[in-house]
Amino acid sequence: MSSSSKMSSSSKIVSAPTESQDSFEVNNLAVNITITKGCLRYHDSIKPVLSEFDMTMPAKHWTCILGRSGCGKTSLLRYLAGLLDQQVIWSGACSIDTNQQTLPDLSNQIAYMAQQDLLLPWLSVLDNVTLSSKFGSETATVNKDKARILLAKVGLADNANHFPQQLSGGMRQRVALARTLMQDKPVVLMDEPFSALDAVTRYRLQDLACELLKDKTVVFITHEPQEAIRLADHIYIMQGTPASATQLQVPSTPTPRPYDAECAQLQQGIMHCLAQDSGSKLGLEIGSGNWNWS
Ligand SMILES: Nc1ncnc2c1ncn2[C@@H]1O[C@H](COP(=O)(O)OP(=O)(O)OP(=O)(O)O)[C@@H](O)[C@H]1O
Repeated sequence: MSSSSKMSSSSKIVSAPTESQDSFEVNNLAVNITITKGCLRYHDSIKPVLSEFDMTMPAKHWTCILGRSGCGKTSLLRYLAGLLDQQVIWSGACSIDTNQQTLPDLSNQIAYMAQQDLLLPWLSVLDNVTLSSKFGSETATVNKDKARILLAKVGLADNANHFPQQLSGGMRQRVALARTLMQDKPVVLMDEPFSALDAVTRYRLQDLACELLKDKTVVFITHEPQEAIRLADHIYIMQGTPASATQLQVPSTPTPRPYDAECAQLQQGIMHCLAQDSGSKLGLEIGSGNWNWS
């Protein structure tokens, strides 16, 4: 399949939304994405980044991807977002369906939150958040009202008129999260969305994203096993060179998931897979027993 035929976003955080002015219209298209025997190679590389790559990303679920640095996680997300069309050769199947029909092109259905915040420096925080909805059906006033609510939720109510360069890295990441939530797309791709946040803010924004994106197909990358365990309905570890994907069994408890003994066991499993992969990359030998933190 060609890439164009695949799917070709010292402050106080406010609490969860209430029914009235805080409620959002939700784009409810349920999109399933399935990759089968995917192979992705950059034009200027001899070796593929991904090979024999199988992954299922079901609608209304969070699929989390972990893997050592450089294994190809961002490449996968950028491919799904349709951002690599000119740079890679793809083979294999990447099907997108909505339970009723197969969609030829989902480029319009995706919100992508990249590793870099990609905020436009000449626009205010508020204008950055509303930018992607400028051409939507709603009026500018409605969009600005929505954006202000989201900025309050990510703890930036007082920063709406600031410019990106006036914010810390974590604040910028929160603006990027608000912009992603603002887009209300059925598919949300997030590349380490909480990486720059302090522990408490991270925890609260995980909860917020979990709540506001519960009806979406969410694919997110993290280097934090506990974050994956807390938020994911499905976890994949990318391993090897070129990378393939291994799925791990996730507890059936609802997300955000409290940490329990089952989660601890899953964390051991994730660490073992990651250590095995990094170990083989570094020429180390990793035993098959439990992974120890020491
Ligand atoms: N535009 C490009 N052209 C050629 N090779 C690239 C390009 N972008 C990335 N790569 C290579 O593809 C491989 C995977 O990179 P990618 O950014 O997808 O890894 P990653 O798993 O997201 O890493 P990290 O966890 O460090 O963000 C790396 O070897 C990288 O050098």
